[in-house]
Amino acid sequence: MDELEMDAITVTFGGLTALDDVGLQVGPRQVHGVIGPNGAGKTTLFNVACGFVQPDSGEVRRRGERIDSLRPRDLPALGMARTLQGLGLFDRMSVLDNVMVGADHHARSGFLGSLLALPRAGRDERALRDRARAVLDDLGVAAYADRYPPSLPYPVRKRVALARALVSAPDVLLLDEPASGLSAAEMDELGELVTALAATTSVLLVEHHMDLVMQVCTQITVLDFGRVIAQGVPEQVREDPAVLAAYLGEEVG
Ligand SMILES: Nc1ncnc2c1ncn2[C@@H]1O[C@H](COP(=O)(O)OP(=O)(O)OP(=O)(O)O)[C@@H](O)[C@H]1O
Repeated sequence: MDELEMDAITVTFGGLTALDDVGLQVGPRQVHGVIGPNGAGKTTLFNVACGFVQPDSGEVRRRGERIDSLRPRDLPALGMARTLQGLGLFDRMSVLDNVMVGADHHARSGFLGSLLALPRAGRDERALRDRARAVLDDLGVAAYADRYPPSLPYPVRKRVALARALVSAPDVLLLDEPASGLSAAEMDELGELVTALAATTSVLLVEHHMDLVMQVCTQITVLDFGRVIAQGVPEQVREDPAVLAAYLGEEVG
């Protein structure tokens, strides 16, 4: 059964149709890439997947169950997590605390628990702190645990944002333009990281950089003017005349 499924999704903004009858499936341990030229509807599709945008019609399903009226706050309970282009890290919290915030419900029980001075909450808090450190370590940024985000280079901040998404051990990870602002070498590292993550997690990857998408995705959906113009494995999509035409004149990063 698919981890995440979007079926016949249509989204309009005023008179503009941003998505028109778009469907895709993210199977277990698949990395499903969504690409397309500027304005194709990628961000809108991502926003539907994480509950920022409610579709006008169509269905979103998680392991076969409808989750149409999804809101971002519902993601942790559904075993889903996301990273955003803007990173959304808290400047006045340490890297470690930023990551702990990602384990939403644990973090809250820890916070409430510490107000009530419950011993169990103390243990949970310690376990969460250990887990946050372990995830930072997995991503190669544990050395920055006590630093504050504004003092860190952008690629490190991006890894911290990813750690925050991973600390809840999601089954589905939604990544919005994870390669933006990275150098070619950093992008290669990101590719290896996403491939490693796919051993345990399904990934929906919205990304402008064709190279990264071709490198890491098992399935690709190509959007143009809000419609699916191609779907398939990287080799199919790469050669598809409709895709080549859509990207003609675009700078493919
Ligand atoms: N909140 C909104 N209100 C009105 N129009 C919107 C809104 N969000 C997106 N659009 C429009 O919907 C269309 C699809 O935009 P979207 O941002 O999803 O495309 P994209 O493929 O992510 O583009 P880019 O690669 O430039 O980020 C565009 O024409 C955009 O102007």
